[in-house]
Amino acid sequence: MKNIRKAYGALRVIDDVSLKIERGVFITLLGPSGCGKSTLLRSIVGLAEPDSGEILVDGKDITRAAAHNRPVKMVFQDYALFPHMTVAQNIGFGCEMQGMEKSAIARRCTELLELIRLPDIANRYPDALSGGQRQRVALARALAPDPAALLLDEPLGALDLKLRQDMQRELKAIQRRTGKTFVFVTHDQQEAMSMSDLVAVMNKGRIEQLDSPQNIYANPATLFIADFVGATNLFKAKLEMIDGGHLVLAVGDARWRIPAARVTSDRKPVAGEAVSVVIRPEAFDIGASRRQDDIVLSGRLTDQTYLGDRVHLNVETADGAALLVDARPPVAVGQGTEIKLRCRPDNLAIIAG
Ligand SMILES: Nc1ncnc2c1ncn2[C@@H]1O[C@H](COP(=O)(O)OP(=O)(O)OP(=O)(O)O)[C@@H](O)[C@H]1O
Repeated sequence: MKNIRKAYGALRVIDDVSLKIERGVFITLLGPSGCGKSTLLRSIVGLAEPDSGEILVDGKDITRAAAHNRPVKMVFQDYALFPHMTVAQNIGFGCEMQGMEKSAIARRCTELLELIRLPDIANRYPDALSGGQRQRVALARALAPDPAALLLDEPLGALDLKLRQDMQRELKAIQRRTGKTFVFVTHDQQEAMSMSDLVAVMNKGRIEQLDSPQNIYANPATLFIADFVGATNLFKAKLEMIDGGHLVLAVGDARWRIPAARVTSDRKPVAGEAVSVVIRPEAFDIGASRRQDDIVLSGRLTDQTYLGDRVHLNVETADGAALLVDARPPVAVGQGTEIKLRCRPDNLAIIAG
């Protein structure tokens, strides 16, 4: 996609988005409701028309092509299976439209039913299938005509949590087995992180970061991403000086010395500028510092939630900031007690501004 723009009236829904997706990649467009991710997906499949920009598949410009002439297929949340057709007829529909021979369609249908691990349901009608089965049939139907890419708009949104998690694994496995390009849309960051090779985080019609799930989490490029993806402790600081490979930050009365490489925003801050420091809840260790360059905080434990393998702690610092700490049990401190927290300086991220 090159320089895609789309507005509805005064509302800029897609604001100059360019994105290159390599063949065989599982990429997710992630962002809050209304950020434009569905509109971007619908532009690829031909259900929304960009005001300007180009969409190319394998070098061929499809920006203005009719939806049915595009080499991509879409899977929707509500399955959109034809209720009066059997599973086999649903799966074969796209191939029939392409003029494929009957015997070849039957072979393709058997192959796809194997792929979705439902070999025995060819003659059932959609209303005799469970939600998860319908979604798998919808997937098989979209894959049947061998599209260049499969576009999936919140396809698991209607499923309950357990089934949703099963289907996440199933979808990822099907993507691996077929080697197809999957472009997935979700507002659920865990879903995006667990399934994708690449995540494009969208905000207000723009892609703010395109990266691996690991980098999106550990090296957020913007404050919006730090906040939207995962839980975050955010500190406002001032960049006092740059000392060789380190930044010296003034955080209240404390001075934190951080490797310059931990600046994760595209723009690098200059001395005197305000910066934000992101510390993830699991980056803290409990107890007094063992190393001189540790970042040390102290506060009062106000609440703790035991989760089996983890304990979530709420800690209030002397200046009233509420910190989230994700620790391994056992945590041998009682409610209301003063505790010390420490964090390695390379375990945080600095964002300019
Ligand atoms: N046909 C339309 N006419 C007018 N406004 C539209 C139309 N389609 C989408 N919008 C608006 O464009 C913005 C982006 O919509 P879009 O569906 O792309 O967002 P989204 O990120 O997919 O959100 P969600 O997760 O809620 O589906 C929203 O403010 C939406 O109301």
